[in-house]
This record gives sequence, C-alpha cells and structure tokens, in this order.
Amino acid sequence: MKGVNKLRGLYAITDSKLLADGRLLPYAEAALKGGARLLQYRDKVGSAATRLREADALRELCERHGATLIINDDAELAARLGVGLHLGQEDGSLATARALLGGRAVIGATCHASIELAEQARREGASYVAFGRFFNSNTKPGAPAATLELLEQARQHVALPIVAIGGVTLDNASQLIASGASLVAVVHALFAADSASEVERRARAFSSLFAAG
Ligand SMILES: Cc1ncc(COP(=O)(O)OP(=O)(O)O)c(N)n1
Ligand SMILES: Cc1nc(C(=O)O)sc1CCOP(=O)(O)O
Ligand SMILES: [Mg+2]
Repeated sequence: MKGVNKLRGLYAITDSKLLADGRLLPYAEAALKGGARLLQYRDKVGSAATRLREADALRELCERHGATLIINDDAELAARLGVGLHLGQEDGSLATARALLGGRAVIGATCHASIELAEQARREGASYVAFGRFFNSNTKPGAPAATLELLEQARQHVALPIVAIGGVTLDNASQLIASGASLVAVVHALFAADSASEVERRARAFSSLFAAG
C-alpha cells in the first residue's frame, strides 16, 4: 500500500480461544477493516492442517486489506505461505529464519525488557523488536514485565521499529506510543468482543492513536 508505513500502527494478534467457533476470519477481517497494519496468527493448539488452512485464509485477507500476515513461532509455515514471522527467545534462530524467508519478509523478535536482546536481534536480521509485557495481560499473565522507561531507552538506542505488547488497551496505548512504540500489539482488548463490528470499532480507535504521529 503506497504511502503507508506498514511498521507503524495497530498489530492485531489472534487467539485460538477468543476466536473459536467461526470467529477467526470475521474478527480478523474486522481488525483489518479497522486499520490493523500487521496481523499475527498465534495458535498453539491446532493441527498442522488446521494451522495451514487458517493461516492461508488470513494471508488472503491481509493481501486484500494491504496488511502483513505474521506467523507466530513457525518458520516453516511462514516460508510455505511466503509471509512474515515472529520468533521468541526459545523459537529458533533468527538468522536461519531470515535466510529461509529472504530479505523482504517481516521478521519480529521478542526481546522482553532487554536492549541487549534487541541489539542482537537487529544484528541477526530482525525487522522489528517487541518489548513487553507493559501491563497485566489476560492472554499471557506470566510474561516478564517491561517499563515505559525501557521503551524510552529503546527508542534512543535501537534502530528498528519497536512493538509494545502485553495488556495494551485503548486507555494505555497512548503512553506507549508517546514513549516510542511504533506498533502496539493487542489480543484481549481487541478480540474479546461480542461482535465483529465491535472489533472494527476498537481497531479504528487504536489506529486513530497513530494518526497524529
Ligand atoms: C509481537 C509479539 N511480541 C511478543 C510475542 C511473544 O512471543 P514469545 O515470547 O515467543 O511467546 P509466544 O507468543 O510464542 O507465546 C509475540 N508472539 N508477538
Ligand atoms: C503473546 C504475548 N507476549 C507477551 C510478551 O510480553 O512477550 S504479552 C503477550 C500477550 C498479549 O496479549 P494481551 O494483549 O491480551 O495482553
Ligand atoms: Mg513464541
């Protein structure tokens, strides 16, 4: 999509429980209609066949809406579909994934609250670095904590787009953006909703927080 920075804005992350019972595609599309720039397929429970089918459908939706699909954890699936990838510290080598996916793929790395991990991720070929969790998270309550001060430091020292994740809501996202987040990654505050139209409304509200920057 010309003139739009794909690595700035709302980063929607799917959740297999919240998006069960046929909600995955309508709710994901609602997030994209509301302006999500990245969509991560995060599924820890499905079979390989289900994951391939769902990720392929999401790829098609992202293409239609000019957004980028990111696969969580699974470099092989990302390579098979020709889409992006997110890797945590225990999810395998970034450098190997970069070699597999090529120079144009968006590849992100979890860096918890560590500038050193972010620097290492940059050297190994990451496209963005993710810090978190910033607030109490319904989805991953045990994730290590990060602070707004860390975000300010990362903005000064890390030459990559920064993702803030963990307990992000419409009430606290502005602080993260003001402190240096290029993208806010959201599960619960986006997808724990009674309807697709409510997801779209929330996605628009998150996206509008970036309009001024
Ligand atoms: C954008 C983004 N940031 C962080 C994570 C967490 O990745 P990881 O630490 O590998 O944990 P799981 O998501 O795999 O449980 C993420 N997925 N996306
Ligand atoms: C997948 C994930 N990783 C985190 C980290 O801090 O690395 S927090 C998190 C869950 C984000 O979901 P919610 O928006 O519901 O808090
Ligand atoms: Mg992971």
